[in-house]
Amino acid sequence: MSTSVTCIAPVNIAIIKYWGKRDDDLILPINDSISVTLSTDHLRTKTTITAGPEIVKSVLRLNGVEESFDNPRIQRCLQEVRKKAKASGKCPNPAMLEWNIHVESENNFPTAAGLASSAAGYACFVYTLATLYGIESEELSGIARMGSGSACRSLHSGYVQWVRGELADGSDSLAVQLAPASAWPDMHVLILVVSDRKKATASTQGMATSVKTSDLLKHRASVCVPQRVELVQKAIAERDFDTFGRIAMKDSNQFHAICLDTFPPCFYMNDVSRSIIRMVDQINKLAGDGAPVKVAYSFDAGPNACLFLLEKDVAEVLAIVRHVYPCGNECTTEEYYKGIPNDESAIEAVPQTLLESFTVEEPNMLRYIIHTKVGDGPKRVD
Ligand SMILES: Nc1ncnc2c1ncn2[C@@H]1O[C@H](COP(=O)(O)OP(=O)(O)OP(=O)(O)O)[C@@H](O)[C@H]1O
Ligand SMILES: C[C@@](O)(CCOP(=O)(O)OP(=O)(O)O)CC(=O)O
Repeated sequence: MSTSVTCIAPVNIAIIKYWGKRDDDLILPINDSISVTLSTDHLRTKTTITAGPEIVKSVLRLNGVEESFDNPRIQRCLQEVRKKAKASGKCPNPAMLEWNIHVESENNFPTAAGLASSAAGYACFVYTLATLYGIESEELSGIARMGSGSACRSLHSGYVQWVRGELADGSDSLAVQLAPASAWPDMHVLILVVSDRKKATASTQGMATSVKTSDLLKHRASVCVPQRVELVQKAIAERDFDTFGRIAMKDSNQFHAICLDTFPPCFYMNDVSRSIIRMVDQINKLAGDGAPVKVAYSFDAGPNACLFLLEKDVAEVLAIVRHVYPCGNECTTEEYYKGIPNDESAIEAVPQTLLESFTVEEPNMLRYIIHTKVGDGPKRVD
């Protein structure tokens, strides 16, 4: 008799980026990283795993297409969850640990486009499997890490740190929650989707070349990241958006500088990404040089921008984004804006004179915008 479990897991966006491994096999990072878990109301992976004695072959389907079940990262996570389930003695039916499984996984956002699909995907795989085997309350971040480094952070809600750890076996390289989503309720996130195409250089490959060839990466890991981690921890604890935003932008820029310092270089941002950086910079200068940051950008390994801002500034920033990046004749509002419904009257109240100080780009530069907030970790939904 087969048994089935369905769970969802969130995407996370790093404020202090993970870029570089000290152990490729165990996926151990060269530096700590800090991320924000995004709400599963708008971006999520949904995975159903069915185990049964009658299933003759294990199968993994991602967005409806069969993928190789022999993928070493999937195999590693499967073995580790089974090992933990055996050791815990909590599995309601230990025979099921030997059964083949069918995995059906779907992302409701672009896959492999620099929006952390591997993070949500592996976190969901590990959490769903653990739920099936009755061990969802055990520490799972060390297992998700072996699927994709950034996945360990998607097992927690809110603000999360992946502590790099010191041990050679990786047992202390785990994700811990710094603060729940509720600790900073007015934090909002706008994702400007520039492209939903698969990126040219996968993160795994890009960071391996960076470790081998970039001198800047060594300086970043040993000097910059330790200082930034302390500052961001404090900024989160004190809800100091100015520090949080400035470091987010500087760390994103430094990560892309490392990509350029890699040989051969990898390019993840494009002209639209750079135009978004200029727009954010102009917004932050509206209140004068040195005024607190209103909006901050962060780019993962792709051209898509993740903007962080406080609730009080959402209408103004959305009005500017809409003005600078008009959608073309064919696009409808439903296609262009996803997520939290907009407060149209507040957006329309933003003065035209302010909007006109920004240069308007060609229509259709952005595919769409997702408005979301900080959110919860994985959960069972069936
Ligand atoms: N739902 C899922 N289940 C299992 N594996 C997934 C899932 N979604 C994505 N993946 C795996 O992750 C790979 C994409 O990872 P990659 O790091 O290249 O991109 P990304 O995670 O979207 O971007 P980044 O991590 O740089 O922000 C996919 O090719 C697939 O192997
Ligand atoms: C730019 C990043 O998103 C890189 C994420 O890399 P992955 O976690 O996808 O890499 P692997 O561990 O090789 O699977 C930064 C971050 O999320 O910290």
